[in-house]
Amino acid sequence: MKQAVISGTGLYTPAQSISNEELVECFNTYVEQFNADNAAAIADGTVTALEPSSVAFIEKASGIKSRYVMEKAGILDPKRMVSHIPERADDELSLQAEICVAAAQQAMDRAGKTAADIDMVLVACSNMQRGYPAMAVEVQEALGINGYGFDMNVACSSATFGIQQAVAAVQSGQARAVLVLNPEITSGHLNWRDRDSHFIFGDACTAIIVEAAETAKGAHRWAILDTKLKTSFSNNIRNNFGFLNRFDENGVGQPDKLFRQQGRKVFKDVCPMAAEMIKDTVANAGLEIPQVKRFWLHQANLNMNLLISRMVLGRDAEPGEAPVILDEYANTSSAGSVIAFHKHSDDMAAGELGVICSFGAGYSIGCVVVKRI
Ligand SMILES: CC(=O)SCCNC(=O)CCNC(=O)[C@H](O)C(C)(C)COP(=O)(O)OP(=O)(O)OC[C@H]1O[C@@H](n2cnc3c(N)ncnc32)[C@H](O)[C@@H]1OP(=O)(O)O
Repeated sequence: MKQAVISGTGLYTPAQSISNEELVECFNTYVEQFNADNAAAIADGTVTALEPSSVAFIEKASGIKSRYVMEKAGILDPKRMVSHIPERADDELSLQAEICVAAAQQAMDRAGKTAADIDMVLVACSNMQRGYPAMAVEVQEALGINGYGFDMNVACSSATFGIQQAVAAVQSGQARAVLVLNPEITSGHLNWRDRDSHFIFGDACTAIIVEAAETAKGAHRWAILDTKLKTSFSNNIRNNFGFLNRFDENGVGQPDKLFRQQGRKVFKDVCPMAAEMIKDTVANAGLEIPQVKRFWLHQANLNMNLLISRMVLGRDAEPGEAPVILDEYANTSSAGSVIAFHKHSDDMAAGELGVICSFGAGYSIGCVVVKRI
């Protein structure tokens, strides 16, 4: 069987960022206004007063200090609290395809590839901009790639599941090289008026080139030693947005059409599942945990990552052993573990081992064991 390798990664980071301070100031202005507007109903008990958010809580509970977004002015307007980005005409490149192209170009440069070398484009992320045509086919056209493309969604695990599909396509000879893209415009599904979650997400797009070892060149090559995927149904992270929403007018615009979660339950369920998956995948690859130099974990919450590292290693991770990017980027869904890999892997030497691990809604968990070439 052909050896599949990651030969390049790319990252698109939006130009605009929101600090916790800016976010909380807007949220608390909204809360004050809501409570003032509803003072009588709050006094007679028919409406519940909203509570303010806090910078200290956000940083302590999540480790997040800021997040990048496609457009911040709309989010920080207490009367609007959602980005304002005008729709584009059908003959213009769509927003999600645009950020795919930016990340893809960097990954292709790093891998020394042109459009003519790629046979398959996979857009794998939590939220697609539209139903069809597939985002991947639009990106394929924009980059001038022959072959085929399709979209897939496994929420926060979309990138690792996408890597596995790319490995299968390369190993079976379906594609010489695959471009996997994770355009996460999470600011679109986040309820910026929900105190429990308004701080969680940020926007970014990652790109990964997977190809056969014999064609891979360049300075960023990683042999993919093993992959392991797992799903187990849970309602604890859920979003009911979809094309059937219009069947019931009562549900349109309700908060369940945006991201919502039972954060405590997610924390408790997912940490042991992710730790077991990492241990199983490393064992399947014929390796032992002490041989693994680095863990590029999904970036949802700092406390989750500290606990997962401890469960895997049997001790606290050393600085740099499980790199953190969520302080700056927040949770970028499927892009998070790939951003950590992209930014914190070039210093590793040939032969050194690492694990990319994602976890999220579904529940879904994906592990990829890699060795620097
Ligand atoms: C895997 C994925 O990518 S899914 C998306 C992300 N999911 C996750 O990160 C899941 C993991 N869960 C978590 O990390 C945590 O549950 C968090 C960060 C979401 C929340 O942290 P928790 O410590 O669990 O907060 P919890 O919701 O229990 O609230 C604790 C207290 O803070 C208060 N609180 C909640 N939000 C805020 C806020 N924004 N500001 C101030 N206080 C707040 C609550 O009211 C509660 O007060 P109480 O103790 O008086 O009742």
